Amino acid sequence: MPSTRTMSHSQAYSSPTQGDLDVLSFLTSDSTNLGPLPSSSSSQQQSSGHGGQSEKKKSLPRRDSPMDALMISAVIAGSEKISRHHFGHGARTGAYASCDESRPTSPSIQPPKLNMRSTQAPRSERLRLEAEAKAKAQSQNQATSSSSTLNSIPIPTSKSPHSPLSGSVGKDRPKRKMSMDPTPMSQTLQLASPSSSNYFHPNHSSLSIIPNSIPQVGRAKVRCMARTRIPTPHGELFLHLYHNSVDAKEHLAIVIDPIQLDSKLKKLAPKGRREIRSISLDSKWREGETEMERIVRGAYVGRLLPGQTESNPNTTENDIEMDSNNTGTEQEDHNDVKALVRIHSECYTGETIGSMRCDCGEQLDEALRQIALPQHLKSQVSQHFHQHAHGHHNLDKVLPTPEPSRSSSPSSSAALPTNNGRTVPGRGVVIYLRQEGRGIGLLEKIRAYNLQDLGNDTVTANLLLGHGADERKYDVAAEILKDLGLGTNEEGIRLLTNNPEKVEGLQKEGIKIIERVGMTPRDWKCSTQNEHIHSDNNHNHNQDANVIDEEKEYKDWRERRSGVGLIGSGAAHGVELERYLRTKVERMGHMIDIPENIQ
Ligand SMILES: Nc1nc2c(ncn2[C@@H]2O[C@H](COP(=O)(O)OP(=O)(O)OP(=O)(O)O)[C@@H](O)[C@H]2O)c(=O)[nH]1
Repeated sequence: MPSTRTMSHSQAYSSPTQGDLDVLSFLTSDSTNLGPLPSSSSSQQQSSGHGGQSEKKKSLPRRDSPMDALMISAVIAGSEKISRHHFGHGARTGAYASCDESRPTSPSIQPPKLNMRSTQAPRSERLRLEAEAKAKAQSQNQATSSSSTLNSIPIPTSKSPHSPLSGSVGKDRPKRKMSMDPTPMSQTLQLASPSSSNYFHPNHSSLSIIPNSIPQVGRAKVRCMARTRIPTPHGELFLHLYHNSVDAKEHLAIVIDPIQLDSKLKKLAPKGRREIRSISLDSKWREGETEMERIVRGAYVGRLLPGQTESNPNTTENDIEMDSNNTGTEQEDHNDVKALVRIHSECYTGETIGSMRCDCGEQLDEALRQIALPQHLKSQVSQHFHQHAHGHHNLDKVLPTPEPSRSSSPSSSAALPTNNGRTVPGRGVVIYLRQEGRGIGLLEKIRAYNLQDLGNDTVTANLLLGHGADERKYDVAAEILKDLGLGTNEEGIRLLTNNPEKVEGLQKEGIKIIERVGMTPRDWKCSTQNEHIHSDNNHNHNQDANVIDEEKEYKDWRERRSGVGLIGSGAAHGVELERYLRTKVERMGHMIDIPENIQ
């Protein structure tokens, strides 16, 4: 073989030649079957020149070590430069950097050599620190679980030893620097934003080495950590973020209560209507907390305005007048609509990328839309009758699903003639629980989808993965509702769902449900409308040109609007959605009628 020194660069690093492979095959073949080398040109040259060696090789004992082949092929491959050995690369030019063979070769532009040095503490030292942290955490946890009420749990502050603001190893945290801010605003912000981890969670704070399975004692505790105003296609709402004592998830409450932001709407509401506000957020978190702290966490009244530095009630003259009306000697008007509530479970696929395997995205959108709708308030007499007939906690007694109609109000009360009452602003909340995939998580849901693609329905796929059909719980949702002053004895709720387990789950946690409001998939409503167009078509042959145009226009519109990745968008539809909805009705007992035209 020619010496690599005399070869060009490309030759030196090209693949092995046929001759090389022949030698490799010869050297690694069973010695008992050794015959003449295969007749390639190079091998012929070799056998003519080194016939004696070939004979000698025959007499060598058989060598079975598999390492031989590897070592020889490494020699044939030759240079380190085509090696895929990452250790060598890392040592010379930085980890993995030289996997690119086209890297510059000039020594002047070679990356600096890496000096690797272990900074790991000795194991004994690490174990000692872990044991110390564990003991500290356990004693703290005992102290926490012995306190039974929400108020007895300390509010985190930057000075509190278990606050994440106090730093992970008890050292002083560097102060946030705000170059344009001469005032101590940075400190205010720190006080007002106590935690980026779950305040109630056992792993909260710097003491993270705690056994995972600390049993939950007593009922779930929740605390609203912050709220803010969000403008949406369905109007302005308040997003509340909650921590809880059950899991490390940040559950949300999306409150729609327009009277909090619009004084004109407030005037239209019945007297004494309570605003939907978080008790835990509004409470005093520590002695001497500042207005700015309250503002930053969202514990303000009314609407924030530029330059505002006080957490003040509505300040317009009208508002003041109205407030005095409401809180004076005048009787509160109890004839008000009850808050419409949806307990919604997180669905990344349906809500973010517009999956049409389920109807979760449109349900979230539809729930916000329905809650924001103005409501027809019934007269005192019909309201009294309604509550008397249906205001029981028993699941069998909740109201039947109202007629599906996209344009009408969600409530059965919408069917009342408008002269039998008056229209008042809507109010309610979507509790957004981070219970992805009916509680099994996104990873498992993705796996379940693959099992569904093999022909299993949504329930069977869960079971095949070793999960329950539905692993969700509603204890945290119930506590959030109570924190918002909803579902208690004074203020029962209307629940937007078809799922009987949700109704039962909330009732078990002490939530008073005075009405169940059903949710009809938009596609089913559209199907019904389509069917209507079809039947019209059959009866009016002479109008077919117009009707077909209309139908096509409607179909095009529907196609454009299909997919529900964004709030305010259209309907989910398709064969897979049909299958999912049917399974919910047939196997999970969801209380909704499948329209005849799609059965
Ligand atoms: N495991 C699993 N979860 C799913 C699937 N499709 C949707 N989900 C999840 O199901 C939850 C929504 O539950 P649904 O059963 O659709 O509806 P629901 O909330 O129980 O009932 P409604 O209140 O009537 O809407 C979300 O957490 C979704 O991520 C699926 O195929 N498999």
